[in-house]
Amino acid sequence: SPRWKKEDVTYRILNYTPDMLQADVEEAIAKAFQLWSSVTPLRFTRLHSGQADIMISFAAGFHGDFYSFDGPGGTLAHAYPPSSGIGGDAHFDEDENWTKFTTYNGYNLFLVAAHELGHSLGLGHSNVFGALMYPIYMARDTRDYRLPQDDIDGIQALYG
Ligand SMILES: CC(C)C[C@H](C(=O)NO)C(=O)N[C@@H](CC(=O)O)C(=O)NCc1ccccc1
Ligand SMILES: [Ca+2]
Ligand SMILES: [Zn+2]
Repeated sequence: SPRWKKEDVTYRILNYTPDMLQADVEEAIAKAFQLWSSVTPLRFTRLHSGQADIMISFAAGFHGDFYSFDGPGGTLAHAYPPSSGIGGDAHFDEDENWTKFTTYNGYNLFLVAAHELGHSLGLGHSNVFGALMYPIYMARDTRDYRLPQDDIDGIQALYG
């Protein structure tokens, strides 16, 4: 399966959801990257301009690729496996309510971003209930969230 052929991977936050403070968006994304860098040789650097490997954006409905978003609920986000161009990019559905909290009337951006970045690094979905890469979002306390073993095994099979 596709993987980045380098240890230094760049990312750029192209725009922000109005649902959260920009600093909270940046913190959620940085913490999501830290989950993966803590168990691999990968290093993530944020760029503020130009082309990054992983371009992160928020959009609703049609947003220029073949996978339009679907309004509130349903698909929350999607991300492309490693490659040039759109490869690695992660798109978040702006029709969702994004939050830094663990609430039941919104989606925790850190948790969804951590899942999407798994795809950006080359992981598919897991059939292990409770795994981060399990296909369905489950609200959980993210204050001291630890990467489940199935996801550690998956990413270390690619980059260990
Ligand atoms: C077929 C893809 C495009 C579905 C899409 C997804 O898996 N994105 O990575 C997605 O938004 N899945 C929903 C579930 C669904 O559409 O039925 C989801 O909750 N994904 C985000 C997620 C999943 C597990 C843990 C954390 C976040
Ligand atoms: Ca949606
Ligand atoms: Zn997914």
